[in-house]
Amino acid sequence: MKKKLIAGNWKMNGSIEANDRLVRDVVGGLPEGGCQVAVCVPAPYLAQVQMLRHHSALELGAQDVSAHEQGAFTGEVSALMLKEFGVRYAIVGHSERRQYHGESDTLVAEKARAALAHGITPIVCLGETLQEREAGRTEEVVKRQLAAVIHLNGHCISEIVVAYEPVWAIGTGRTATPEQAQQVHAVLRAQLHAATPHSERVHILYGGSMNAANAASLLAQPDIDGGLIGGASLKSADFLQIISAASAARA
Ligand SMILES: O=C(CO)COP(=O)(O)O
Repeated sequence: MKKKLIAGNWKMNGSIEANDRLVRDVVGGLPEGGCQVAVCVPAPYLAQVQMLRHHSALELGAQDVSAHEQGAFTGEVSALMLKEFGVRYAIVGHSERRQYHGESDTLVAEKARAALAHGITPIVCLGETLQEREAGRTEEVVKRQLAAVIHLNGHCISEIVVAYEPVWAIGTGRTATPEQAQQVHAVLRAQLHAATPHSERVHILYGGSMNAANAASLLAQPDIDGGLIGGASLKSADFLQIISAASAARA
């Protein structure tokens, strides 16, 4: 049975000084034999966090990756470059990138493919807006977003991580109930199951105001294999409590 995965998404937060404290505290507090843990940090801090995590179970992640290999793509960071810093995961298709940078389902799938090509596990984010939920379109939206990645990545689809992040729950303090989240996770699991015999291998994370108080009940759901944590990953005590809940929960 696979262990749960807790990934922190620092977003555009941090400083050399704050990172040092945060990562040392997290590494120092990781439970022996606990769940899988990663932090997805801003690109300029990859080298720093790579050093700080050295010899620990904490994995390193990036928050985005270019769909291109190399060349004239100003501002982009390639999977090969990330790999040089020991990056294991790359978030792709976060709703903030879909919303503020106009990223399409196709581009997200291409980014996932670029990551996979270099042995980096893409954490593919998807989720509906409040308007879409209220219109009863949640299932249709998340299925379309996942289908784009399945379609492009075919046989290696069991190598991805999926993160269901309802847009209305991100940074709002308004979490999906465990039942609401489980319902969508089950839909995603069924879709993966139809695409690969190894769908059980895929971690499906929940993200959106997950915190120390609500983590255990979300993680108790059968198809919630971990969490993608924004705000609460910036406070070591909160992040460690979530890690401890995930380590105690059955995968
Ligand atoms: O967007 C998220 C993680 O990628 C969730 O952010 P919050 O945990 O701050 O709601």
